Amino acid sequence: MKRIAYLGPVGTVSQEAVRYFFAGEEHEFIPYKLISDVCMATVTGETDLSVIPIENTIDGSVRLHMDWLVSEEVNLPIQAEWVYPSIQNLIGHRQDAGSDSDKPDYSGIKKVISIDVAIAQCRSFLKEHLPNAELVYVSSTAEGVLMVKDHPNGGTAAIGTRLAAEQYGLDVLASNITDHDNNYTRFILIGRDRPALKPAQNVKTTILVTLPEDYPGALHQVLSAFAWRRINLSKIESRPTKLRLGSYYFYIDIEMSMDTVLLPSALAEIEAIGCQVRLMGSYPSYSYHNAEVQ
Ligand SMILES: O=C(O)C(=O)C[C@]1(C(=O)O)C=C[C@@H](O)C=C1
Repeated sequence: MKRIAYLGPVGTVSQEAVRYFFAGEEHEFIPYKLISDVCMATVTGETDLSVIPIENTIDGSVRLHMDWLVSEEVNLPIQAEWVYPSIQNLIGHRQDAGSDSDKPDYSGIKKVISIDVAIAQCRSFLKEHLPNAELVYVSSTAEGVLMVKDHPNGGTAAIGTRLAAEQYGLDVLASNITDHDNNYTRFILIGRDRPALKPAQNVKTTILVTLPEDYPGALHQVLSAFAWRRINLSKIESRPTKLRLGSYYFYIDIEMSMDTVLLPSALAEIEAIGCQVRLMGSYPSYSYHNAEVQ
């Protein structure tokens, strides 16, 4: 049995995702308020593993979470990744009981609370139905739902999961309000040791590359080290090192295991031209299978 940290409180998409990933297994799932707390729980040994939402179909990389993942303080290897749908709903206190209209009335809602990532996923719905509502940003979807629970006047709603609505005894005022139906989030599991996992469809390796200064064409050389070996990259993204303005590292996802001849030799070649390479992990990658959801 493992202790697994996730972004809480109870009712987040992270909680749904971790339940899905470890379905049928006996673990202790522990909610933490902030993603920094989620990461640090495993650093300090309070938990064995931490779950981090890292990328979303609509809003792209969750930059704050990525920055924690790569921070020197955290420095824990990626042990697995999986994909899970982010289904967002408008949650609040139903006010229109007794009205004969079929059309939902959101006019009483003056404030919408959620995490920035979820608000970004529901822009079209908000623009169409709640253009004047004040947007209030909190640290998770369920945190917003919990706040709405304390505002029974109906003027405040949250964007969050059905699980949170049930958990906190609120109504789903509008379901599935994301801009696109295929809204998925990529979650990663970090920790010192890999737990027993089911066989995966794919294996991935993630590295961080910092280019040498004053080396024109260095990025081209990095990419060609992969290209001529026909190694597929599924993501490349630059992020500031935070050390100086204009200094970046590249976060690269590679569709190959480190247990091969080709990939270690590509990384050695990249290091030979003066790049710094940090291995973030070589790990099983799971796609989403609807049938497995519990
Ligand atoms: O707030 C939550 O419910 C979370 O689990 C976090 C998070 C994220 O930050 O990416 C996870 C997935 C959803 O897309 C929205 C929010």
